[in-house]
Amino acid sequence: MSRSSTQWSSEEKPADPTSLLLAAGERLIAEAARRFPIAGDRHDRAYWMDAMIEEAPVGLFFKDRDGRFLIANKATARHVGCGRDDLTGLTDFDIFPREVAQVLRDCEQQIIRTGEPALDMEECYRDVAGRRKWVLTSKLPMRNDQGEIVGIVGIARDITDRKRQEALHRGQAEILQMIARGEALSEVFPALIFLIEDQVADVTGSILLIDHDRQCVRHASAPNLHPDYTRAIDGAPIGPAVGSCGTAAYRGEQVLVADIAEDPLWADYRHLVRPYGFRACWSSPIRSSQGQVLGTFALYSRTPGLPTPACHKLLGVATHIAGIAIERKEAEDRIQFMAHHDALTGLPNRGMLDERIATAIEIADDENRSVALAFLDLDNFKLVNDSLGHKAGDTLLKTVAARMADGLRPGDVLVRLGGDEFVLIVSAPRRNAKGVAARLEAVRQTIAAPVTLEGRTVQVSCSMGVALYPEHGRTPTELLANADLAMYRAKEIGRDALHFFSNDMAISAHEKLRQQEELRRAIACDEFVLHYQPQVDLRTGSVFAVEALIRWKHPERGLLPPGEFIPFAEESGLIGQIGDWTLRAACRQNKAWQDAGLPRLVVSVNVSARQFQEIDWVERVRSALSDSGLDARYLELELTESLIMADVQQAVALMYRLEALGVHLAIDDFGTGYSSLSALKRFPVGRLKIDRSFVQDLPGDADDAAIARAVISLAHTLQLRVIAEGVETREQLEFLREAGCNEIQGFYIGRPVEAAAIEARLNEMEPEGRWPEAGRDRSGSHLTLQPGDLA
Ligand SMILES: Nc1nc2c(ncn2[C@@H]2O[C@@H]3COP(=O)(O)O[C@H]4[C@@H](O)[C@H](n5cnc6c(=O)[nH]c(N)nc65)O[C@@H]4COP(=O)(O)O[C@H]3[C@H]2O)c(=O)[nH]1
Repeated sequence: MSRSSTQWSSEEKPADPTSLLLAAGERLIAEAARRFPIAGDRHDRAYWMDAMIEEAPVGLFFKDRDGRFLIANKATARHVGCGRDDLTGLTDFDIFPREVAQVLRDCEQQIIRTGEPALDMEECYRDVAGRRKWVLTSKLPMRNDQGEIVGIVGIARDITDRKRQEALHRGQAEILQMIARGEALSEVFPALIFLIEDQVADVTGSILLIDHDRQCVRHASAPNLHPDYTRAIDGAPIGPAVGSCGTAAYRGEQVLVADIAEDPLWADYRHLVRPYGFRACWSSPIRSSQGQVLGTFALYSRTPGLPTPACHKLLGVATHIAGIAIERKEAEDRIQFMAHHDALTGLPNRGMLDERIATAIEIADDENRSVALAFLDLDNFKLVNDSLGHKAGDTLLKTVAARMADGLRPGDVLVRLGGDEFVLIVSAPRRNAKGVAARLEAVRQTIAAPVTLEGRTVQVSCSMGVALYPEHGRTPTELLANADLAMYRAKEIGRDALHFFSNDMAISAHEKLRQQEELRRAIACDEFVLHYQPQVDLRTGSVFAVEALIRWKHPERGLLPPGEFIPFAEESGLIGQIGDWTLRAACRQNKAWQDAGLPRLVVSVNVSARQFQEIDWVERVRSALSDSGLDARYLELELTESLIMADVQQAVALMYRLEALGVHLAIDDFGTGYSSLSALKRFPVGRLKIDRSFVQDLPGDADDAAIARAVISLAHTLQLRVIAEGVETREQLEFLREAGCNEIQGFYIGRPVEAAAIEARLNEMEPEGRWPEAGRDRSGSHLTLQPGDLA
């Protein structure tokens, strides 16, 4: 009995237990006398008192001042559990270990010294069988007639069951908290087993889990079973006669083996358990909330027999908690997997990439090897997606991913970055780029094998960029960026290729970054300006429109033509902002000209493919018009053939929405793309622009002449107007006029000039709208402009 486990009740002091006991005794005697009239000599107070004390369910005892039991009833002997019914004459030193007895003695001596009772102490000790016992004890001083303390009277109640229940509830709560905190099963399971073992004497717990293939059980936790035994049963099959656990997992029901030595279920396994002395094994299946068997919880006992009802109940508690823990872990694993893997292909995703590269680098350092990082992108994946649908696109990605994964060697990693981009990390001997190239070429070949999608056989190639560790980069970020650059180079040189990174790529990448910064600054500092080039109606000679052409007033390099920055702006995505600026500036300028009373013209604005793909593009046009106050019919948008053909369906839909705003649409650079006639019919465009490349060699080049005539005739068949750009000579103009071309634009009429210059010319325009000098030949019948007349 330890002092430290003694808890003194605090505020409320119960009525003196001794007087309560005596009063109860009096009542018992009176009641007994009333019910059983007994002969006078036995109807004696002392006899009934003895009987009552002896049979009372609580421990009652009286000790002298030296701590010697003078009276101790049966219950006291049971609590103490020393195997003797009569404790008379013994002291605690005869019963308990010395240190326990000393604590008890100290407490009693204090009562004798002070005369103060010690009430409701919770005392914990182990009985002679080693079982833990809890008793609630009160001890009071016993006085003689003179009021002198002659000993101690004690009352003790066994509260072991209550304490066990409390410990069980506390333990359960703690384990559930561990589960909620996401602690590993290797922590949760032993805690659960200890909790159950603490509740039942002479049992040893074990948890086995069903393997992934559901064919066998795997050792999960058994902190008090011998490791040799757990090793021996690890991987035991699930079957109709595989000890208690394999059978419980097989049947999906509890298997209680009372005697391992006799039970046929243990025929093949009893030799394994014999050395450890276990005789009984009670196993319960652990189930998921859906009822699936996840494993078993078993209790081994060295005593043959079946579990007590309390132990049975505990098995239920244990399997329930184990089930929660396993399910929670599985859910967490699933979440982890989903967070780090791509749902479509099951491959690790971008989130895992840096870590995987870093690991590959570490291993390469240890083994003095190299790492090849291949960035790959399927060629024309978008085409498959657009033409055969997203389902086919998904199937293609899954097929390609599976083919690549099949070819992986131990230590290789394949990651899907998203879309049709993958990264392959492979280990390679140092300075063996050839070997790496051969391996990666083989991967490219597997990707290129035919795939059947929606009943059609498709072959996709891929572009691959490779960076090697350590020569092309020492960190995951560097390697990735360089492999990416190399991949872009592979695309640039015609796709379906493998390209290794080289340092000149990095230089151009840095250059690009610098240019991007410069362009950003240009947008912020408003360094752009629009020049306008007139467009003339060949029949009337009047200027009816101007094309807005952007220039960059570069602080150091002077006025830059669009060819020097528009392609880069497209590539970097900055074209969106630049295009908005152009659109707004052109609308504003045209409105300003109109407000100044100048002849009403259409302003024609170039639209880039990236701009056109922006989801709110139509809205942006609407807001440019409404903010400037320009009527939509004075705005024309020039779309290129290739822009439209990239996604015809979407382009046509957008064109109709733009047409609904009231703006004009034209196809720029006509003849350079691949517009099919049938598609052209569906476009709500007003005119076609013959590309400058077909005009420059007119009229001498027979092919160009034929093309120009064909375009003009085609346009007229479709009831479209045709404008030829790049007209520089009178011969070109004459040819086009003869061929029936409606309008022209070119240096012959006028170069692109600043708004003020256009304004001046417009002011000079003749009442019928003719451009000064233009359309007025010296004989007055047709155009006789000289090159540069207007520039
Ligand atoms: N040799 C010769 N050239 C002539 C003649 N007449 C016009 N040009 C040039 O031809 C280009 C016509 O514009 P484009 O085909 O739309 O081709 C434009 C257009 O595609 C693009 N661009 C210009 N401004 C913008 C803009 O604001 N946004 C977008 N997205 N692209 C623009 O840049 C291209 C080049 O523009 P610029 O350098 O201004 O070049 C202009 C113009 O100066 C001629 O008689 N002879």
